[in-house]
Amino acid sequence: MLRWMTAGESHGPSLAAVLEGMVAGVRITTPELGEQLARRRLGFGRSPRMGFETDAAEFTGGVRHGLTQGGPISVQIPNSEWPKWEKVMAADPVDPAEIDGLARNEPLTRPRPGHADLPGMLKYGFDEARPVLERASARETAARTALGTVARAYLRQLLGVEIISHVVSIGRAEAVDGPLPGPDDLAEVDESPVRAYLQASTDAMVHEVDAVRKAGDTVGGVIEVIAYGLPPGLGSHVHWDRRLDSRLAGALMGVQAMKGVEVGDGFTTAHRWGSQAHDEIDISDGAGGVTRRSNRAGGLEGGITNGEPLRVRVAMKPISTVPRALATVDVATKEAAEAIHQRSDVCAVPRAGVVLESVTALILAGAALEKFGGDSLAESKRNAEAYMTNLEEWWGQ
Ligand SMILES: Cc1cc2nc3c(=O)[nH]c(=O)nc-3n(C[C@H](O)[C@H](O)[C@H](O)COP(=O)(O)O)c2cc1C
Ligand SMILES: C=C(O[C@@H]1CC(C(=O)O)=C[C@@H](OP(=O)(O)O)[C@H]1O)C(=O)O
Repeated sequence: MLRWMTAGESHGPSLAAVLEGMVAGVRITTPELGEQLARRRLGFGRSPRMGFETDAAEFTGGVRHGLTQGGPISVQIPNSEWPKWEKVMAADPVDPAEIDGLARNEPLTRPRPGHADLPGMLKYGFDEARPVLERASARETAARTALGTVARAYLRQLLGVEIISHVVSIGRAEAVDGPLPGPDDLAEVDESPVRAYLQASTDAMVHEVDAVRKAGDTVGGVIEVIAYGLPPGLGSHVHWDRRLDSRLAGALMGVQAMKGVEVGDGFTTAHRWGSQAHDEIDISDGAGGVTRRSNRAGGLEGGITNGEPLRVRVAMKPISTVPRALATVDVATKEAAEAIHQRSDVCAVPRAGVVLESVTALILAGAALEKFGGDSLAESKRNAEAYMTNLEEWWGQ
């Protein structure tokens, strides 16, 4: 069983994360962690913090000489701003010059609608939002992204799986119609029609984020994650908590600000008649095995992968720290007030994509480990190859 946990606060000394259950022998290096964390910092509409944060992640356990060892893998990501925040959040007031323009440590008593501030204060008995927002903040997603990088490496080395994501919409700006991006289409240098369509979509979205920023507002959107190269047979129909769609939905909704998950054509399918909703099975190409005439199911039937690309869409709500402050109540005075506003993203949809890819990788790696097991990558691989050979024989190839 693959398990993972994270700890740490947004403005604390560092984040920590542990991945337990990964086989030995997966090649993974610190620079690969850095690559994914750098992707998570990019994107139009990001917060100022993403411009200077370095995310100098390092493995502190479970990896030696670039190979997983079979034990729990631990990662640490220090907060480059910690010396400053230690003063901002100190019990005793400090000289403002020492905290370089950051807000003094005044109690945050004006909770933001949409953030965890108020329900968290009520639940845990805090009289201000700081202890809630420190953990609710999506800074934590850096830790999950780091662990997802290990899961991604396992899937790639075991089965050649590639996981990508693209932005479907931001606010009112929808991606223009175009082909589904493939594993190589999101590369930096690529002049394919897919790249052109992504570029056209991006232009409209950049315009939307600009308009939102000028209006002192924030915006959300929809992201699609696609996994290529999955064999049929991951997940199971036999029990609700073994269904891959159920696991994916839970994990993706577990990312801050995600409010909906759609597998394949999801909600659109509910409007279609059955003949237009399913993916007909075709054996006519003579190459052995079968093909599908469409992939409306997004690669999952009965909670099991069917060999088609996995497609999952996730809806992200707008950032709740709205510069044009929303109405709230000051919990100290019990009077009407404007919600706190502090340094924040305007739109985090593009950078959330890599977080969602990473969470998808963790779920898929867990499902692959259940199917192929083993204690080393080599053993997992032998099992996977035997299974694939069996499948070919079953089709009479
Ligand atoms: C990558 C990413 C970046 C985010 N950045 C911010 C931010 O800068 N400011 C903010 O108020 N919320 C931000 N959020 C969203 C909050 O973390 C989220 O709204 C809060 O946890 C409450 O959401 P929930 O209702 O899903 O728990 C971000 C979310 C993600 C995934
Ligand atoms: C720090 C990150 O995202 C943060 C998510 C976040 C929130 O409320 O979720 C609020 C902002 O934090 P800060 O107040 O420190 O600028 C974002 O920058 C990160 O992703 O690394």
